[in-house]
Amino acid sequence: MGHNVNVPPTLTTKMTARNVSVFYGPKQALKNVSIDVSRENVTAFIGPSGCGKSTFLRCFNRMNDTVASARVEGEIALDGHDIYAADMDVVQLRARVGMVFQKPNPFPKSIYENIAYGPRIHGLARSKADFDVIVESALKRAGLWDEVKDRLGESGTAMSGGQQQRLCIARAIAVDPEVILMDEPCSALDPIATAKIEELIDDLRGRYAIVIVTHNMQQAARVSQKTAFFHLGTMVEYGDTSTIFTNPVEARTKDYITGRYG
Ligand SMILES: Nc1ncnc2c1ncn2[C@@H]1O[C@H](COP(=O)(O)OP(=O)(O)OP(=O)(O)O)[C@@H](O)[C@H]1O
Repeated sequence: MGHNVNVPPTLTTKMTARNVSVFYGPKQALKNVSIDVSRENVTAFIGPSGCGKSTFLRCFNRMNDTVASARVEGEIALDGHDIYAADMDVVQLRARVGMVFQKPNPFPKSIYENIAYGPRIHGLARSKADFDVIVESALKRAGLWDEVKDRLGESGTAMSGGQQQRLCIARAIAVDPEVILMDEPCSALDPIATAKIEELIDDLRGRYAIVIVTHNMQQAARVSQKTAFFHLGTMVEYGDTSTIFTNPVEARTKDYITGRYG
């Protein structure tokens, strides 16, 4: 453990990472990264391909547990509690810290069932009426209700890519998460669908802590208030998005945002 493990979280801190390193077998993909993720902001992780953005994101809900060769060192806490502690229920953790992936991955089930599935396994509802309320409110929050309210029985996989991604966001929302992790959520979408997801992220800001990995610097500038720039497995700089994009401290950040590499 590093020297700054006991930094007290500020009032708005939702998750903290302290001296986090990740190895895939002998290869170190992430080196000693520390960050605070706040409740009310969208935080963007940017940097060139292979710099460790996704690897770091996946530490926040222990998604790296699913990779046999991966080993995580350091500490990650949610509301001050170590999520790697032996008594942490990983299924519960992934409901509290939801994830949206690069490629929309709805279940091959109805739109309704895509949303109802999580609340059912987590025991959040019993009656049909309760499920109806959850499904409607999650779809409304994800900006999808008006488009799908008359075809809730149709398959989630029959929708457009952008609708599928909003369905996946609605599915994450349905279990009432505190944090939503998004790993390049627009990379498979066209510009119009991308704009809708960006609007949605802005609508969700404040209700959930949101962390988004993106290749697209304009997207980071549009949707986030905090930005972390990664390079070769290290976090080079972290700060207000406006500062990172207009007046970064580090030369490597400046070179990246001005397009000199990446
Ligand atoms: N499952 C894995 N097994 C072995 N190495 C991996 C695995 N996943 C990622 N890596 C390696 O770890 C490093 C960081 O990868 P990661 O996917 O986190 O980067 P990234 O910044 O998200 O890149 P991209 O933008 O291309 O997705 C890379 O060198 C990558 O090859």
